[in-house]
Amino acid sequence: MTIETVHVDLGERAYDVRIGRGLIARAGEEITAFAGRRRVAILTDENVAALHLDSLRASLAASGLADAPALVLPAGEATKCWAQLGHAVEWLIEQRIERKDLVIALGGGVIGDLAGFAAAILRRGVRFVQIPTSLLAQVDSSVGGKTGINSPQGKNLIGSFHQPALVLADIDVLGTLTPRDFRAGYGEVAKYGLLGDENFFDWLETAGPELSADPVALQRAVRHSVQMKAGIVQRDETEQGERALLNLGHTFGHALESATGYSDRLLHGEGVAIGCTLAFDLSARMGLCSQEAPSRVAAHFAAMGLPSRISDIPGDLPDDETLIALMGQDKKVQDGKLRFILARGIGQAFVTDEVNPDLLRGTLAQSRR
Ligand SMILES: NC(=O)c1ccc[n+]([C@@H]2O[C@H](COP(=O)([O-])OP(=O)(O)OC[C@H]3O[C@@H](n4cnc5c(N)ncnc54)[C@H](O)[C@@H]3O)[C@@H](O)[C@H]2O)c1
Ligand SMILES: O=C(O)C(=O)C[C@@H](O)[C@H](O)[C@H](O)COP(=O)(O)O
Ligand SMILES: [Zn+2]
Repeated sequence: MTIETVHVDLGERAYDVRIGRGLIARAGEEITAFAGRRRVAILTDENVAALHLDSLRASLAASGLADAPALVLPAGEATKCWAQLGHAVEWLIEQRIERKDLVIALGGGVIGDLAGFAAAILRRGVRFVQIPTSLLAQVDSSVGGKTGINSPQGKNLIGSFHQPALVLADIDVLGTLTPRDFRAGYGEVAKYGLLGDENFFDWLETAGPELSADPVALQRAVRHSVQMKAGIVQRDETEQGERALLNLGHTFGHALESATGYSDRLLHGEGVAIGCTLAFDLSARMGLCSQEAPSRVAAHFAAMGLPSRISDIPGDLPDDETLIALMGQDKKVQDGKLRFILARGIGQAFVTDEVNPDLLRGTLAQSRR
């Protein structure tokens, strides 16, 4: 299987996403080919460090980057916080990482978002390389330049746009993910089909259940997702319009993540799966899409072992009015009005602020039962 390249054409911020097997073993070569032997510093988490840090360091050393200090952060969503951001930035300063050096994010979306934001604010901006190790990070978070941390009031409320200089998505490392983390990442893969490509969703309905065991199909799913994201980001880098489609399911999902305290009660990709199902349910209630569409979405998530209902989340949750208030912190809110990504069918998402509050309450109430 060859290494494939998706170019993200953003003018002076353009970069390549390299996708294929064995890319961590080639990372030194890939990085020095585009950046020479600038100094590097690695941010990672404890799970990924135990499995993949040595291979990355060996590869860097073989290309003359033997001095590659690493900061190993706790794993999990709670790491996307002020305290860990401060820790990471001060550590990078102590390592004397200069403006033209490189920060390497080795990990899932949590590490990628935090390291990207640290790189954005360190010395007013240093370059960073994403080496995404979770399915979610390979198909979504490593591409597009959204970086940041959570606040108690809401997801990703503190951050900046800072594009990576290079992305290396090594398909092989997905083999060490837990089944739950693999499935959660799959939530974002399905999102691409739901938001804009019914043929891709059709293919996923067949290929999805076997994806973790089929590297050819897996690489195809990663490449197709990255191509879709790159296309949208190229047309709308800072989410003035079309990019909001990538937020399908997130108004609901982010509120549920906040309500569960950014804990392992609900992983981001699981929240996206529930949120996508709710977005289709709301669309059907509003007469925008067929009644079959939400059932088809929920059936596919069930076949993949993903949750699709609020009642699938373990433990107590706040009431619907509190969830709606949490949605009020969403970054898509304009003039105090919620904006949702809804759909006219599978693959036909659009943005709207015209949502009947009673129908929204109906969607939430039904999903709790
Ligand atoms: N910036 C964006 O555009 C964007 C897009 C989507 C999601 N996100 C963010 O991404 C985060 C979720 O990312 P995630 O699902 O990757 O979570 P994560 O980074 O917490 O990774 C999930 C778990 O998998 C482990 N892990 C990662 N790679 C592994 C590997 N190869 N082998 C074994 N274990 C591995 C991690 O240690 C962690 O325990 C959320 O904070 C979400 O908001 C950002
Ligand atoms: O890249 C984007 O744009 C996305 O919306 C991708 C989402 O999957 C991702 O979770 C993103 O971080 C959400 O963005 P936010 O602006 O709602 O925080
Ligand atoms: Zn997401």
